[in-house]
Amino acid sequence: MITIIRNAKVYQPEEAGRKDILLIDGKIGAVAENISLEIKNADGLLSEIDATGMIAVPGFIDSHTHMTGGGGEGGYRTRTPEAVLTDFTMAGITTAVGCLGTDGVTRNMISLLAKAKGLEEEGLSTYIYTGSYHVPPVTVTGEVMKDLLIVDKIIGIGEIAVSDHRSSQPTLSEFQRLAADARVGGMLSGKAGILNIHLGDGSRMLDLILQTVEQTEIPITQFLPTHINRNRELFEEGILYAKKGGYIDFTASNDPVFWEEKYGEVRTCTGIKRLLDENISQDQFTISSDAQGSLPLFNEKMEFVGLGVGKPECILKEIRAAVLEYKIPLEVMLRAVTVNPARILKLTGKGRIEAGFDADLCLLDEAELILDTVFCKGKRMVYDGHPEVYGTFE
Ligand SMILES: CC(C)C[C@H](NC(=O)C[C@H](N)C(=O)O)C(=O)O
Ligand SMILES: [Zn+2]
Ligand SMILES: [Zn+2]
Repeated sequence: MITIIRNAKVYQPEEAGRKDILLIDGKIGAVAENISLEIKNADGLLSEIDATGMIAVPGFIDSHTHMTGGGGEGGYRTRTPEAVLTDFTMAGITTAVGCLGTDGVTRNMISLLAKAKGLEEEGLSTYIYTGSYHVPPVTVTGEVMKDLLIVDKIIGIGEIAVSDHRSSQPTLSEFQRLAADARVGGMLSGKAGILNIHLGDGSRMLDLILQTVEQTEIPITQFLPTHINRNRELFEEGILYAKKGGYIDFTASNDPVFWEEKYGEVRTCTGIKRLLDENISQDQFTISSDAQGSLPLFNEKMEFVGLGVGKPECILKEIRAAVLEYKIPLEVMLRAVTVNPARILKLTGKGRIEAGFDADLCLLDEAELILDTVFCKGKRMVYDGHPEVYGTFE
């Protein structure tokens, strides 16, 4: 199938004006004005979309999702459900990275890998981290480096929990060994070998990463700490950390006002505005959804009092609020879910609307940023705001 998208205002993520976009063989063939194509006796092969009044943006890369389900902090009934295909595509997400969390026992690497492969069969691009909260990490092969070398979808380790009453309380040397294995495993396999680090509410915050960077030769860019905005003290540390050249990942929220007011979270928009005020580079932060992860609440005595579930659409909601309410440039928000995760996680061919890249893109109405169309590797998954492709059991 060959598709020409006509007259869209293109954000590559940088703004490129009104262009046509040619999609061919799952790739972006060209981004240019007035593309014309002469195809002989191949009727039904070419489709055209009039994107007047719409913007085209690269498909979102969600660098932290519990696609096979997570949770469990309140006992068996709180194990959260797995994601289905349209959870992602209807949120503009065309690439999802899966991880395990608190529960690395009833959830395991084989089921996570199978889930990622299932979503890939249905049209999404997927990758996974090996491990869970726990150190030593659960793996597929028994070893982190071997996982990176022989399981194509494994791009790093995560989400490793630190500064959290639910973490395995890793020692500095355990943490340093993990970072070393991820880094070298990544080198040998040509992958990022990133460590996606879960930051809890504990007072030790980013200490294990900072001590590792100070005491070893491992660069700060080996780490992608997430939930940086979960409370104000941590976010302030996150700013100092970013000033040292580190990457930080915001967890978008489905009810940002509630979490900001009731639990002192720093709303993603608020945080990004602050980073811009602090002149922190737009290349250093990402936004992820924690989709299907549990959002548990604990009281002062650390007793479980309830939980929500992360939802992928929180990313697009935050982008919309950023542009329409916080007056943050669309390109800044797009970088956080396209070229930044693509570069940090070494996802080649992802994250840009540019010839040669995978044909992962979204069309949104220009005024309200409402999602209209989503392509995954050239396959139209959402059209006119409705799924055209459903997950197998949807
Ligand atoms: C950032 C906060 C709000 C949510 C965060 N979620 C996870 O880490 C995933 C969850 N534990 C799971 O295993 O499914 C948390 O629990 O602290
Ligand atoms: Zn987490
Ligand atoms: Zn998580």
